[in-house]
Amino acid sequence: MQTMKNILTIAGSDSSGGAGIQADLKTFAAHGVFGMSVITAVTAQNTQGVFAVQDITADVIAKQIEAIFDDIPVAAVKIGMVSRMETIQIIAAKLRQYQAVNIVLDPVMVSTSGYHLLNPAAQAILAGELLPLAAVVTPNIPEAEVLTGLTINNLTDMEEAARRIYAMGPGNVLVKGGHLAVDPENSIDVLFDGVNFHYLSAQRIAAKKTHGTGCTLSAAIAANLGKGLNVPAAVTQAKEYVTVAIENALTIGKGARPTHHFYTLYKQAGMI
Ligand SMILES: Nc1ncnc2c1ncn2[C@@H]1O[C@H](COP(=O)(O)OP(=O)(O)O)[C@@H](O)[C@H]1O
Ligand SMILES: Cc1ncc(COP(=O)(O)O)c(N)n1
Repeated sequence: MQTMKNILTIAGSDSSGGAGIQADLKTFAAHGVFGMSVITAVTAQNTQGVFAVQDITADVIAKQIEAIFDDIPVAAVKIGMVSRMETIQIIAAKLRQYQAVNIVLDPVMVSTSGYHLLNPAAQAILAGELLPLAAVVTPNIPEAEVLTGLTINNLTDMEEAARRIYAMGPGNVLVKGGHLAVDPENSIDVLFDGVNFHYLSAQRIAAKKTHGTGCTLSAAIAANLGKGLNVPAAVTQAKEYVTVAIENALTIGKGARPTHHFYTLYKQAGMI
């Protein structure tokens, strides 16, 4: 009997385990869903930076997607690092072919460490091909600025950006406020469903740089949608999850700290 939902991440590999595919699969595991992956690129990365990227060919990306959808029901899909034009085009074509549902798009552009994970020339293709497929798109402030051409300094700007991105075709837009200290006390994300705005606020954690926060949040939204939650509930619970993961971020290297995906579970099990 099927007891778990199967959730797919289409993203890049982070060798240091803090972001990308590795963050997504840990997030899925923490949500009690069965995680699957289509790898778009392999990065040589650690807590201090990204040192090399090997893109996976469009043909092998297509084959990974086919291998999954031809065999396994997919309850939700998270899309992260898509690197270049050929990658975006094949993902969009295959997700349309299989009529994939509950797609969460994290429009990853530049890593926390400053490396371009999306070829800037492919930004418009990402917007044109993937945004219309997404049930939820989760830009951070710099990504929302690239997508809209706006400069975002406050909540009103975030709302305007959400409206403009919504007009590009996704079902819902979540503009994340991690990069914007509008309120130094809180990290506020703005969710727009085309009619109403919802504001998701969490106490801002003043800590050393964290990474993998956006990956963790979008993977948690996908897991929650796959489990049958509606968008506001999926996003609200994912925000609570990422806040705990950031609060308990781990010091594993000399640079940015990865989020702790299992803090609550380990605590409950008496492991920490
Ligand atoms: N210092 C912080 N304290 C609390 N929440 C944060 C902090 N930084 C980011 N977040 C939250 O983490 C999530 C990811 O946001 P953000 O860091 O902006 O995205 P990205 O990782 O894509 O740059 C959002 O829900 C955001 O509000
Ligand atoms: C493979 C991969 N995907 C996504 C990110 C973005 O994560 P962050 O912005 O936290 O560095 C990353 N660094 N690496």
